[in-house]
Amino acid sequence: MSYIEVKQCSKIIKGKIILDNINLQLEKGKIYGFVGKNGSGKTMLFRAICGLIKPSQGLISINGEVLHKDISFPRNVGVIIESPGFWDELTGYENLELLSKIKGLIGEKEIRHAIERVGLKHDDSRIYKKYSLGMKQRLAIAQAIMESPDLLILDEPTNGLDEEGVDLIRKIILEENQRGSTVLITSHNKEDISILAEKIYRVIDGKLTDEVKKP
Ligand SMILES: Nc1ncnc2c1ncn2[C@@H]1O[C@H](COP(=O)(O)OP(=O)(O)OP(=O)(O)O)[C@@H](O)[C@H]1O
Repeated sequence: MSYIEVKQCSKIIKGKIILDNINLQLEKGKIYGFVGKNGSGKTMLFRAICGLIKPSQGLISINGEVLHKDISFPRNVGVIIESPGFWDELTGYENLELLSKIKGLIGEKEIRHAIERVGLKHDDSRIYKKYSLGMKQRLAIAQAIMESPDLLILDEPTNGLDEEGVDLIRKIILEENQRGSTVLITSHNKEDISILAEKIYRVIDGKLTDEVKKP
């Protein structure tokens, strides 16, 4: 049994086929890259795997548990998909602290560590609204990794980062993978995918097409 199984999955919104009969089997502990043009369906596929949208047809299971049946969301998942729901008037630390209370798995030490790991300061008094784009992205990554997830679903995690930030985030993704996390990543940065992913899939018009082998 694969860790993640997507079986004959389609998503149709207002008569438009967004995901078209996707079949996918992913193993635990690997890094998978997903590439494709704007609007091809990468984010929708990630949303479906996170349980954020329900496929119109087909099934998705994570570790043998079927989404929308056995579980609503994958257990112990860290996610970056588009703009995260941070609070504008809270600091970075306060944002993560509030979000950590949903599960109650971690405390001050882990939150501080996650913030420092992405190159931010845990005691920065600036509120989120005042963060730069790159700082916001770093905070999103800190939030995704802070609970040491088994599964990391990262949609464009290096978006808006400077060169040093890109290198740092790639290093963190590799460290998380070495810790045991399975990683699914999209990026328009070819280097991100070629450096990080062990296996690459291409999404074209909602179809998962031929697997592009790493050179
Ligand atoms: N909420 C929505 N309602 C209807 N259609 C949507 C919605 N969100 C996205 N779509 C459509 O779904 C298709 C796939 O979009 P998706 O965001 O998955 O693409 P993507 O591959 O992630 O693109 P990008 O590289 O630009 O991030 C697009 O045609 C888009 O217009």
